[in-house]
Amino acid sequence: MSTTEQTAPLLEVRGLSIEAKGPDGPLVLTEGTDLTIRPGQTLGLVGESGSGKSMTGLAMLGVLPPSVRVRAGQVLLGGTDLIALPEKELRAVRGGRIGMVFQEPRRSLDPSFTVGDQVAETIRAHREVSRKQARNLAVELLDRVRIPDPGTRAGQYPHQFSGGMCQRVMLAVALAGEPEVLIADEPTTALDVTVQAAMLRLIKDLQEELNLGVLLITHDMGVVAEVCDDVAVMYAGQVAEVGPVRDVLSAPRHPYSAALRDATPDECRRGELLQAIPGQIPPPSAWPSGCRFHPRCSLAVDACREAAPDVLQLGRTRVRCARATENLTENSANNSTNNLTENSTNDSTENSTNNSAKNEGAGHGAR
Ligand SMILES: Nc1ncnc2c1ncn2[C@@H]1O[C@H](COP(=O)(O)OP(=O)(O)OP(=O)(O)O)[C@@H](O)[C@H]1O
Repeated sequence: MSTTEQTAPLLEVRGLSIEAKGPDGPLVLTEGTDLTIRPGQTLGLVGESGSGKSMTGLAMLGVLPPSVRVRAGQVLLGGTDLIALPEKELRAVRGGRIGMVFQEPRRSLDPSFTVGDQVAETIRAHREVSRKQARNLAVELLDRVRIPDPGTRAGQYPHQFSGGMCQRVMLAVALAGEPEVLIADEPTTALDVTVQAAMLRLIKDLQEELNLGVLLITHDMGVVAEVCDDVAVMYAGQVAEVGPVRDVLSAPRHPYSAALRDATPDECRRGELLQAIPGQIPPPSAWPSGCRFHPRCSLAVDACREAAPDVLQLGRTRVRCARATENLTENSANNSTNNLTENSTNDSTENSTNNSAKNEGAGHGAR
């Protein structure tokens, strides 16, 4: 259950826009992203490939590719804007207050050092401990990420580990600096289906044990449903909808959130046909005018084609859709992109917050 109202934010992304060098000038990759990560909470950042999820995560860590840069916005960690921080100080934050796990663990591990040395080295980079203490702590961490026989395994090399075990080692490296926040970008995508669930469970357990704030980047709404408290749904460089997972999945306000949900296998809807989302996500060079989702949305009306929708605050959810107050029905599993009820009674009092939500520079990813 989301307890987002009770805890102060650990990390806030405010109005983050990212651009790449293009042949005809800067190309905007993401625009106006607002996210909030709280202690003991997992925020999922979900969307199709190319929606801008990874760029957002990399920008938060200050590790964007050379041709890409932050155009505007802030990434606030305990009041410090990481975007404005000199590289030397940012390096201490990376692997220190913020741990990271990426999709390809083998690429992140050095094949020529034992896994114990690699975890111990990260510990020593961020904590005042002796070599021996670091080595003992490394074994403890390998145990914490449930690597069997950690004392022996610490002396082995990455090639002696399976993909799932390598990802556990990466998690140990990520935890070595005693982070407050963990950013995990598709941490299970490269793993066999059988080990994915165990990895997700481990991240969830560690998050609870250590009271970590977690940003989990994934294209899989099933993963979001499994482990996240809140979710930000990203489409074509913008957050389309953000709010508690339970609310977004049971009553999505944005047709794209509904479409993603209905394209995802779900135990509760066994036997129902999955709905593929028609069309494709446009590249940043071809974003349409108006709502970026309108060419794929069967609910689109002229207003959606003509003007970019405002961000509306509806209950605990923020949504970028002109028709959001026309509630999506809860049982729209196979009809999400063409099934809105006209019942807006629940939202009538909340609509008055529309303008303030839109103008509120500091978005709250989860309430
Ligand atoms: N180095 C780069 N230079 C320019 N554009 C890039 C670069 N890397 C990625 N992009 C573009 O930025 C957009 C967002 O990419 P990003 O990788 O953040 O998407 P994503 O949602 O994480 O997708 P995926 O799950 O496939 O990684 C895409 O259109 C992508 O083509």
